[in-house]
Amino acid sequence: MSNDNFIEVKQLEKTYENGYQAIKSVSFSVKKGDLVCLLGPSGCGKTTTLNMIAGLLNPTGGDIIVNGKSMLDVEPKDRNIGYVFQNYALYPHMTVLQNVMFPMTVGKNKKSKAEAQKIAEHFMELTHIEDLADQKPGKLSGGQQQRVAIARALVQEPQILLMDEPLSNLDARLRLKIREEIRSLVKEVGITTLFVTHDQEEALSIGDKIILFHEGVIQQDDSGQELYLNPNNQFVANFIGNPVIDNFKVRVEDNNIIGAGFSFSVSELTPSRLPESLEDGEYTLAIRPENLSLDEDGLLNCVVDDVELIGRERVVKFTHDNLQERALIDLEQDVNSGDKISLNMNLNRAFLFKDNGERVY
Ligand SMILES: Nc1ncnc2c1ncn2[C@@H]1O[C@H](COP(=O)(O)OP(=O)(O)OP(=O)(O)O)[C@@H](O)[C@H]1O
Repeated sequence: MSNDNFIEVKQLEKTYENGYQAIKSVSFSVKKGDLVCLLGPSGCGKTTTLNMIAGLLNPTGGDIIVNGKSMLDVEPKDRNIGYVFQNYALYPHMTVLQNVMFPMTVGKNKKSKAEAQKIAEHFMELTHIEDLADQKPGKLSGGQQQRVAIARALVQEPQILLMDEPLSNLDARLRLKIREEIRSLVKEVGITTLFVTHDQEEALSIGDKIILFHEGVIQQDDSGQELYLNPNNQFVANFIGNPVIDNFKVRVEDNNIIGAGFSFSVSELTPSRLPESLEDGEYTLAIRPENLSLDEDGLLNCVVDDVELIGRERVVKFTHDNLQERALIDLEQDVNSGDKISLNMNLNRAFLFKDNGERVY
């Protein structure tokens, strides 16, 4: 085992009793001390994967190896894993201090009361809840309750921390604050962490890397930047990015790329990114909104439907070929609803996908 594959998930599969295959041969590894996000839409298999790592679900195929040892025959309680759930799962009749101390008062890792309290107080300080020690969970805000759940998961000094949508019950502002706190906390403690989320922005902001799932299959396992700039397929390109990527239906014919109301030669694409031969046929030309720019003599002529201000930029929305598309335009450039505009495409930053989602450019 090297530190590069502290956790190794190998050809993991899960078919539920009703015959539904939720996980289809999933393999990935996690470096020691990394915070890795499992990202994907609802139902893609994130929680199923996490639960198999925790030992709450048995895989129907494959292996989970932690620190060089297969976990398949290891009882959940012996896996030395901390688990933080979306709904906190705190004991309502216990105080914050008692909740955090609880894992050290039962089982084979039972500690003396004085020692348990000392450890609990250390983690309560790290999670900024030391002043809430005597409160009951029902009196706390969502953010405070989640901090208690995190402190409680950390007191046993687990080798892995699993977090399943830990921020989804919090309001938008608190989510931003607590996700930063979680990242600095897990880095300070140095614990290897798997963090499940369906929110790409959350994953991009905190993950050392992101494993993007769709229908029980890993679509890409990479840094956030690679997912954004170099997506493996159309699903990844569409899932990552806000505003979402623009998709234009095109046809490749005789070395020309022809869309609704625009066309250009294949030679305008970056040769090193093209396959040896680009077959004629139907494709999607995908381009991120920041790679469209106003240009008097641009490729695309359209009428602005709506303009939305986001910070220093404007999202200019327009309809093209019956699809809503977007361009991200500098605030200084005056564009308003109803304006006729012409846009150029930075084709070096565009992608071409086949109908099956496979990327060819
Ligand atoms: N016990 C079960 N029996 C049958 N199918 C199940 C069972 N549990 C989950 N599934 C299905 O397996 C798929 C993956 O579920 P899972 O909870 O892992 O998804 P997820 O990515 O975590 O989604 P969410 O974010 O909605 O929790 C879903 O289609 C779900 O309906």
